[in-house]
Amino acid sequence: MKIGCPKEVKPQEYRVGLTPDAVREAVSRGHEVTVETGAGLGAGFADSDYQVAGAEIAPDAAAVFAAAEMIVKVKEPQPAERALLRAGQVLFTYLHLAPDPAQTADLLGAGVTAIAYETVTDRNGGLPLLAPMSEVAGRLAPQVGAWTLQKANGGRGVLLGGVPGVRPARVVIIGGGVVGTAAARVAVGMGANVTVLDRSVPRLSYLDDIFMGKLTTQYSSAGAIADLLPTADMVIGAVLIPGAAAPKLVSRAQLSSMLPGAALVDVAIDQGGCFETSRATTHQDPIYEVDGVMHYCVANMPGAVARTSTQALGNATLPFVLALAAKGWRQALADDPHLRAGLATHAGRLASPPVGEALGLEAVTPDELLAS
Ligand SMILES: NC(=O)C1=CN([C@@H]2O[C@H](COP(=O)(O)OP(=O)(O)OC[C@H]3O[C@@H](n4cnc5c(N)ncnc54)[C@H](O)[C@@H]3O)[C@@H](O)[C@H]2O)C=CC1
Ligand SMILES: CC(=O)C(=O)O
Ligand SMILES: [Mg+2]
Repeated sequence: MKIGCPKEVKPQEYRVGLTPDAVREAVSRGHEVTVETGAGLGAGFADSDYQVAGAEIAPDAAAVFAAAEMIVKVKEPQPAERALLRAGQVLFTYLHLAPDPAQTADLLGAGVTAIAYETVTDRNGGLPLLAPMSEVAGRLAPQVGAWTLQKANGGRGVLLGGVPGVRPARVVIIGGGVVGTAAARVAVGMGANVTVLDRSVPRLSYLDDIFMGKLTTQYSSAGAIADLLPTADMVIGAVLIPGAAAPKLVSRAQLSSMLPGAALVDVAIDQGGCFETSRATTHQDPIYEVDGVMHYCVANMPGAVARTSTQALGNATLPFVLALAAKGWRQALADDPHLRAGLATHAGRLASPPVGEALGLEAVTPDELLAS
């Protein structure tokens, strides 16, 4: 198969969809790979690394999209990239369609077969292509929240770990999945006083076991969140209902109950955000203030540590890239229900009921689409 990997164009997005190692694996199986010039530079991979691995280097995105039967990327395609997609082509990348009607319309209009990393599943009920980036974003969340809490950035001037004689910051993490657990690990490590909320009691039990008293777990309810907000220095939003728009768990009215200069870090912003006042920001201009509360809402946090993130994402995507390339999308999805769960659009049809519900569009399940 002809595989294409363009340079990411989202602001300050330095990750790349294929590593030179992944290219080598694909080429050794007889596939042709075209990489846009400079695509890997932000992650520390030169064009020559890709050439040694067997890739062709193309001068621009248009050449990559024109040559490829399958495009492998990181971020959801931006408008200029969407204009280059076509029917019959496979797009394998993060999509986050539920909060993004414009992108959904463009993918349906292009007729492209789009497979979303974030809804591919595994046999343990996990999301194996989201998890590596959630591990990264979760670890980054207390770090960026600590920075947001600094006075010069508009924060309340509280050090996460405190010092002897002065209590540490109170960090509330809503959602104890991959992001929430990684965030808890770092926040606990930095010496903060951490509370994690989740709606899954088994998950809270797991966290209670692994952290052995170093954090508090609490069942997530509107009342529990309302009780914790007035004393929180930092609140990290880390909830997910796979494929769906994030539920709004903190309203604008509740901000007035919070400490002035407290930090809200909304990691769930890529699914629309779990605070009513969240709007996506970029690494260039990551924070803003609403009613005295600082918000950090960068939708591509792992792009900040592009080399680590590219390698972690590449490890997870490679088996799926190779299966899609070897078998074609239809057979690869027929053979693997977990990859099938990633199908989002094909030939102008939406294959994700949660996205259909969020955007008021007709949708079928991936199984139904494949059967038709
Ligand atoms: N901003 C960024 O750069 C990145 C954002 N993310 C996003 O972070 C979010 C979390 O991802 P993961 O941790 O991998 O998901 P996950 O599925 O591992 O965990 C989500 C957790 O949220 C819990 N949850 C659902 N509704 C809840 C509620 N009302 N209250 C409390 N907990 C609730 C679930 O029980 C689950 O334990 C996703 O939206 C994901 O796309 C992930 C990576 C990077
Ligand atoms: C998960 C995601 O959207 C990201 O890593 O940017
Ligand atoms: Mg994102």
